[in-house]
Amino acid sequence: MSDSFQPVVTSQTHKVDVAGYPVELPLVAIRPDLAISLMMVIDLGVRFGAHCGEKLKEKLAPLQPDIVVGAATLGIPVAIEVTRALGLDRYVILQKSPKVHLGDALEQKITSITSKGEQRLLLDDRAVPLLKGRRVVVVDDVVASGSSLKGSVDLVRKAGGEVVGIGVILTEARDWLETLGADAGLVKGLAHIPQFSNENRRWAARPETML
Ligand SMILES: Nc1ncnc2[nH]cnc12
Repeated sequence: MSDSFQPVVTSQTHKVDVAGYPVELPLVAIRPDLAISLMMVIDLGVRFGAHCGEKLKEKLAPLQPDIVVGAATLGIPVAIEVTRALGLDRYVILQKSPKVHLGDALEQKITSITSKGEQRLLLDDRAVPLLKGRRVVVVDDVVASGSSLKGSVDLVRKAGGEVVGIGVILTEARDWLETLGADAGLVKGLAHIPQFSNENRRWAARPETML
């Protein structure tokens, strides 16, 4: 994101059917020529969270995962809901900043279209035994650039886990297909959102960002 441009919440919205649950997302301009339909999963209520957990479970359970991994911040509610729906207990959260309780951590650099600058993901080395030799599904709220999910997948593999699937509520545009490469085939999403460009003062879906 450029430092000089402040994101602007527009008056337009984008409707999307998330596996049978309709939501209307605000369009937010993140650059003068680019808007995204922003899904803040933590603002959509517990019914939506539970619905997504259940629908992702239907897609991920056949992969017979042992454990779920999610990246801070908005991957956390998704990891909890998917873990609960799968009937599992433990899950592993990858943090973005060092926490007092973290031991030594494995680290991976990432970038994000909704946050400034470079970030990193940290895996507490005490969580490694939960992943080593295990069948792991990695989850997140939205995959857009793919950077955060790629970082998560790489960290799980560093820890010796086998990534058997990737679950997201929304896929957005197409950049993630290139970032994830062969791992893009592991992605199970509940719905797709395009990105928008400004045409005659209206934001319109860019055809190249449809799936
Ligand atoms: N549309 C979106 N909503 C929420 N988080 C996002 N991260 C990237 N794209 C996003």
